[in-house]
Amino acid sequence: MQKTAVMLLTLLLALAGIGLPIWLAIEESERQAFKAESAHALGYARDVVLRANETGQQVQAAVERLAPYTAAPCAQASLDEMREIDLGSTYIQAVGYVQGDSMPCSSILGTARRLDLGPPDYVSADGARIWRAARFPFAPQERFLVLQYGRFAAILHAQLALDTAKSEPDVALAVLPFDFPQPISARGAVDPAWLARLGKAREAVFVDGEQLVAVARSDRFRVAGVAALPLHYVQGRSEALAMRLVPAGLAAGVMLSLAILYLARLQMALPYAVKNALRRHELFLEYQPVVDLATGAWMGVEALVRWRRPTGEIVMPDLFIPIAEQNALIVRLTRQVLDRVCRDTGFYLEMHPDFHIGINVAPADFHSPGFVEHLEETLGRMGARPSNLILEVTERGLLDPVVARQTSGALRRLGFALAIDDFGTGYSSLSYLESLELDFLKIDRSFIEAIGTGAPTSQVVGHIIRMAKDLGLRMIAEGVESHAQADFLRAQGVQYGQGWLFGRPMSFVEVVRRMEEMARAQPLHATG
Ligand SMILES: Nc1nc2c(ncn2[C@@H]2O[C@H](COP(=O)(O)O[C@H]3[C@@H](O)[C@H](n4cnc5c(=O)[nH]c(N)nc54)O[C@@H]3COP(=O)(O)O)[C@@H](O)[C@H]2O)c(=O)[nH]1
Repeated sequence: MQKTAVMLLTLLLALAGIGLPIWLAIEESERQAFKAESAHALGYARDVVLRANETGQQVQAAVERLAPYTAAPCAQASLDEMREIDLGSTYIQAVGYVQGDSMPCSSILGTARRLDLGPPDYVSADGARIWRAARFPFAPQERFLVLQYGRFAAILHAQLALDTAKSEPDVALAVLPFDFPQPISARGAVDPAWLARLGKAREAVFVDGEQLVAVARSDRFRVAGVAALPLHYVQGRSEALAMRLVPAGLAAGVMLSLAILYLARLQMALPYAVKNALRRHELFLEYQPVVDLATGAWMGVEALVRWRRPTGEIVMPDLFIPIAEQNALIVRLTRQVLDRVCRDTGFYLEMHPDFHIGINVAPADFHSPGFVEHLEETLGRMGARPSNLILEVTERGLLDPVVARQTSGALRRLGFALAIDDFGTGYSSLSYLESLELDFLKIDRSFIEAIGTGAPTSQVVGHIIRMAKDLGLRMIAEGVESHAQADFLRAQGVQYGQGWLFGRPMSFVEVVRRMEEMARAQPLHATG
């Protein structure tokens, strides 16, 4: 049932693994399409405002050139100047003198005909009079924009500023004035209310109904250029992008799902692999020295199990001990570890009765019937004494007070030493520990790491040391990596240390070689 649930969960994860990158690809396509079309619309709005600026500037320049003729605005000299302006300008169709609401003379008709303008549509804040759709007899089908500054005016094609985006006729364009609620010129449907969305900004892009709208403010005149693209532009681009991104997302999703399935299979297969490792005797041991902090002598070692897979890969215990514990394999594993310790160290222990081997004992071992007998039998084979072994059990292994008292008592009576491992990471109380028969307390690496760092846990090591002293326990500090830590611990009365400062885990052959080397060096050291 549990396995089915795990398989279902894995399958769901694998499906999510495919779905998630596809969803991300679609989201990304939409995001990129919106960004690109916003830039597209803004490009048109900027173009419109640029043309409006240039037109306005040309009109202002023309009017300034005509200013000297104000006294006789329709005289030949003035008309000649008007014609020159007309011919030399790209945006201006004609210029003329304005009197009231008509033009008595102009570059296009001279004084031959007065052009009637009617009242202007509006007067801007800077005093320009503006006619947005004037009609003239010289081109009756067309509508013209007339801009008057002072006494003279320019006649312009109404659509001139919008002469952009020709290949995209469904793009709406406009020049919107800030002083009048209608466009000066427009192509397609535009809403003058869009100007309000600009606020104090120079440019803005937003969606309004079915349109993507860009507005760009002129820095010369009180107008803004507007471009509005139909939203299907965004959808079209998004679909085109999705055609490229979704297959990539799909490929990534399939890879991710395959990786999830592979890891899940591996995870489900791990208990079998650990079982096989035990059957094929693929476990081996390394030994890390435990050092007397006062003398530097090695008082013993801790046996640490490793798994060499048939591929040669070495697997560390953090990965497979929990699997062995969860799958009722740990008791078998501990027995193999004991057998291995027996083969590796038996010969040495026979000759060195004071040397200690620390062995990790799992909670299940502690509760397993026959555990004590198996230990005795193993020691017998080793030719060693019970005092050669330190059984390291975590606080978790001592949770059941009845079993903990019984087993610890039986082991102590036989002469085994007992250590509480990783101390400080569990919840043992002082009174509970007092009721057990223990020899050593191993201070967890996390508290040693904190020494001298000022971290909140840096104070805890002092409390642990006081507690161990109150209980009459000898202490082994785990994970000592620096001289400063070792000095601190020594000063606090901690007797033993274990850690990379003294030696990494190594083969027992290497342990013996190093011990002999130190023994040889000691007399020299003493005399020198
Ligand atoms: N039930 C069993 N548990 C076992 C057995 N063998 C090991 N273990 C437990 O696995 C955990 C990881 O062990 P390992 O990867 O071997 O790491 C040990 C040391 O290498 C490491 N260490 C020692 N000194 C230092 C140091 O200075 N710095 C540093 N970063 N790491 C260091 O600490 C581990 C020893 O921990 P402990 O046992 O708590 O003393 C670990 O929990 C083992 O207990 C087994 O046979 N059975």
